[in-house]
Amino acid sequence: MTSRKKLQGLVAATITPMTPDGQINLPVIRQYVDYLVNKQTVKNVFVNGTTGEGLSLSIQERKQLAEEWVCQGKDKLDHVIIHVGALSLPESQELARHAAAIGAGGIAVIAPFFFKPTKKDELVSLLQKVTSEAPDVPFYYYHIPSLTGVKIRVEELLEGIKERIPTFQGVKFSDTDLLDLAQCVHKNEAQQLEFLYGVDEQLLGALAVGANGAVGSTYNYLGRQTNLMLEAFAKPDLALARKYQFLTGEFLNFVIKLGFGVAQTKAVMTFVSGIPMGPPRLPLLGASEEFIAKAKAKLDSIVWPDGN
Ligand SMILES: CC(=O)N[C@@H]([C@@H](O)[C@H](O)[C@H](O)CO)[C@@H](O)CC(=O)C(=O)O
Repeated sequence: MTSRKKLQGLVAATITPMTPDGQINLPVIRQYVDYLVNKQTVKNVFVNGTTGEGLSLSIQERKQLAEEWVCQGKDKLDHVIIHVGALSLPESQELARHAAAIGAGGIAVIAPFFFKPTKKDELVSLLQKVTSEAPDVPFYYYHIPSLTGVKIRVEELLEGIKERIPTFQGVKFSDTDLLDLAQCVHKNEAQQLEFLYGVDEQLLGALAVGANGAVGSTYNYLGRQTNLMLEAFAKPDLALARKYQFLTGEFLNFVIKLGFGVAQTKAVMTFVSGIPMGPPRLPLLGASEEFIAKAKAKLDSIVWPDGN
């Protein structure tokens, strides 16, 4: 593996832009990259994950999106991580080979969630088969038990994983179990692993136990404010950091009560950025006009500590 800039800070879990008739909308990605970098100060992306509806896309669509993000991100983004997890091992391997061939900065793999691994060994064996198809590409395990139902603790998974998967680089940790995250950090201090937290509304707690950064949907449209939170935390100015977390939490708390998921994220990103994200793919249904009006009013009402 060639030497690389450490992945830290914010990573936008990219939305997959779609046309009104539900096709992936590749031409929008160039503008999307510029928006993330210039308006949200976010220079890393995680493509084809949950927010990107990766598991609802065809293999061909996933490859096209991966290529477009790598191409448009060249010289603008620091890291383009491609999620290559799938229910079928050969498909996942094909996506891993493809990510390596196009020069992705990293790959991530979710646990299969139909036939679920119940033991660490089953999961590591699968991850090993996928990652060996991209032997020079840093690999992140994508832990999101609320969606996969795979509850193998990451602390346990990490024991000995580097011996079996030399490309293992870290974890995209999308779970509220901060004890598990803290033990991962604590037990792996000697290794240069990266722990990227994925529950945006409680990122500050994860930073306190040692997360290096975060992957999330809200960094598409609240990246600037969350980066100010990271700066305040690093200073440290915890009172200011808390203020940012409270305010992003106020917005998320509000929309979660209305019903918030990928479809609503697409709508919020559309009205904040002005870039058309289009509808979600079935079985998801688009956000209602009522949701959009309420979410917009809420976001507009928030006064951020920097006055913007
Ligand atoms: C369940 C879910 O979608 N979680 C999001 C969060 O960013 C989430 O949208 C946010 O914390 C608001 O609840 C991310 O962890 C998902 C993610 O990073 C991805 O798109 O792969």
